Amino acid sequence: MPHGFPVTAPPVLCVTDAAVVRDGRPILSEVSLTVRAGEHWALLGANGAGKSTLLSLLGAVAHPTRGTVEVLGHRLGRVDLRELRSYVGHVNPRHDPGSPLTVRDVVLTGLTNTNDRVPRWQPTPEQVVEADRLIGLLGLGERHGARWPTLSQGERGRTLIARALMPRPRLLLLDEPATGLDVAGREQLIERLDALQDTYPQLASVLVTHHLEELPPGTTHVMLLRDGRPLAAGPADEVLTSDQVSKCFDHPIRLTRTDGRWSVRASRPTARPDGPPPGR
Ligand SMILES: Nc1ncnc2c1ncn2[C@@H]1O[C@H](COP(=O)(O)OP(=O)(O)OP(=O)(O)O)[C@@H](O)[C@H]1O
Repeated sequence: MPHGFPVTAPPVLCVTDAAVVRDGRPILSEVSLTVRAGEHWALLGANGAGKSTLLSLLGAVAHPTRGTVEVLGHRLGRVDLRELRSYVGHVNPRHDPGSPLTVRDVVLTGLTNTNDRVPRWQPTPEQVVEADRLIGLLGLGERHGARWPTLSQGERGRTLIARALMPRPRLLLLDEPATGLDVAGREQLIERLDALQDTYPQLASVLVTHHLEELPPGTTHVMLLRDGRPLAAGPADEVLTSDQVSKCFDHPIRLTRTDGRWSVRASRPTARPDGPPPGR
């Protein structure tokens, strides 16, 4: 566990045997998951595996068809989802502020949980100071006055993380945060995500991706999803093996970890020294 958290750290998310059916089709089945304070989970799986659907349950955006989902100790179905959502930092890369807000204004909309500024709502001076602190934390200090349409994809992503942190959530959900980023943007994002662990040791996070290269080194736990079912879930080093990742993506994959980062290659059959080359 990072930062010396005991395994009994309070659960932030608790999913028990959840299923989601849409249009009569099972999208998720038999999903059980407990995420505790200080844990950093990754949800990995091929296109269509059900990652975003699971994230929508964790973010109190949708209800399970069967089973139970508890978010921050509240069971979905028994609480007002809108109110619960305001305590979860949800980073959606498709977020659109609606008008050309500055970085600072976008971050402040995290307090009203709206895309655009709320008419007549004014932040307190303390809230503006906090927004600027988060903007600095995400490496955007010099861009606080830049307007949304002028931001690079990477700057937008980091602005949205600062926005999500504004209401001091206990849970941060990140849906494919590195989509569309170039190498520098991706590396800056990963660096900032890892730095959050030191600043917010109690914060739990769940990050969705298809790409193992995008996992921050501080990822503590992983769930592999395949066809809407968990294939494996637990501590990252136990779950992320070449064998399990190959099963998850239905392709022979060789997984390596260097300096805390994972990378994958399609594995090729090795040539026999005394025989014909493979594939002949
Ligand atoms: N509202 C819906 N109605 C019907 N089918 C849906 C609905 N939402 C999702 N699906 C289907 O459920 C499956 C899982 O979708 P989901 O978006 O959760 O997968 P994903 O792992 O996030 O995929 P990707 O990596 O491509 O984003 C897909 O086959 C998708 O078409």
